[in-house]
Amino acid sequence: MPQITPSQTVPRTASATVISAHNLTKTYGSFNAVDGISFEVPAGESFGLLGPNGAGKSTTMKMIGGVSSRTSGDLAIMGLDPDRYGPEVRAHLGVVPQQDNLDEDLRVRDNLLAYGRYFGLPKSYLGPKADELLEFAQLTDKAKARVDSLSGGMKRRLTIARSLINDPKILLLDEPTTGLDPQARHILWDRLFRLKEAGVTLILTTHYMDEAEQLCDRLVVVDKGRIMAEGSPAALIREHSTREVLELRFGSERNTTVAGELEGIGERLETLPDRVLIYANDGEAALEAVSARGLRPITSLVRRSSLEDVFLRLTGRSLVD
Ligand SMILES: Nc1ncnc2c1ncn2[C@@H]1O[C@H](COP(=O)(O)OP(=O)(O)OP(=O)(O)O)[C@@H](O)[C@H]1O
Repeated sequence: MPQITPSQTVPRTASATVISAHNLTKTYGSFNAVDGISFEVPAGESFGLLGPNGAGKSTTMKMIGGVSSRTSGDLAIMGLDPDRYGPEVRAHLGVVPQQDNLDEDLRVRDNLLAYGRYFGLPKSYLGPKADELLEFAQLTDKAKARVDSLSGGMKRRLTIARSLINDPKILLLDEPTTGLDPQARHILWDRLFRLKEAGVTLILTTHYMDEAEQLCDRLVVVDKGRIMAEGSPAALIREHSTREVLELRFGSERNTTVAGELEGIGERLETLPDRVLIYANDGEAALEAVSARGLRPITSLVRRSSLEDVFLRLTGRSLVD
């Protein structure tokens, strides 16, 4: 990781493609976990793979990281095929796996040193680098702590610090905040913003729509190994949803039977087991129309459209089942 201070941030330029995937496929037996996906990521971009469990996100990350070979298609990381040039590709990458795999027997700082030695980095570099990374991860006061005494958020930050030991140009983050509480997530997002500012290309998977909206310049929505849509969060929402959504809860039985009585209100209606969604550019006006028909939901909420709505529109399913 470069020193993260404002004076040293690297300006982002429209520059070279650092990851290029074309028809990328991974098959287990007769099952296509990744089914012919194509995308390109320019240097400095924060690029996301958004999809539910089992969509093929981790499998894609493992192929990019050179730890799982592809079945077919083309893949280049910094112009190199990870299946042929694994060590060279990995030298450019920092990897934050879905599950923290820190060495619980070592203290916090020693985890960084041990990982750096694995990369063959010299002692003279590693000491100062470990201190810089601890500061970056807000773990300086935990340098001598045992890993098993850290909170989930701290462990995640240590894993990120560790992934930066070799100053990677590209950081792969597989579900970086799954299982963290909201405060820990926000601290982590802040660290990722700083890396982005410093010019690191971020590739992340998530099934959290808010994480995708916050962190990604651009993303692909994936489902069952395929790309359903691609674009910036704002563009995807504009293209696939209305400005606002009216969420109504009528009670479990009624939710599924009320649709006919709501017909014509808003642009589109989705019926879910626990609620009815009315897609409308003016949610309040839609709510007034509901009341005018004498319908009395138990709760009503007007909110802006999100990537969750995009996913629902594209797949007919909810992101978080
Ligand atoms: N080694 C494997 N052998 C067989 N099937 C696998 C293997 N690894 C993954 N799969 C299957 O491939 C599909 C995609 O898995 P993957 O882990 O890439 O999904 P994901 O989008 O990352 O979801 P999650 O968030 O649950 O990790 C799943 O159906 C999974 O069961």
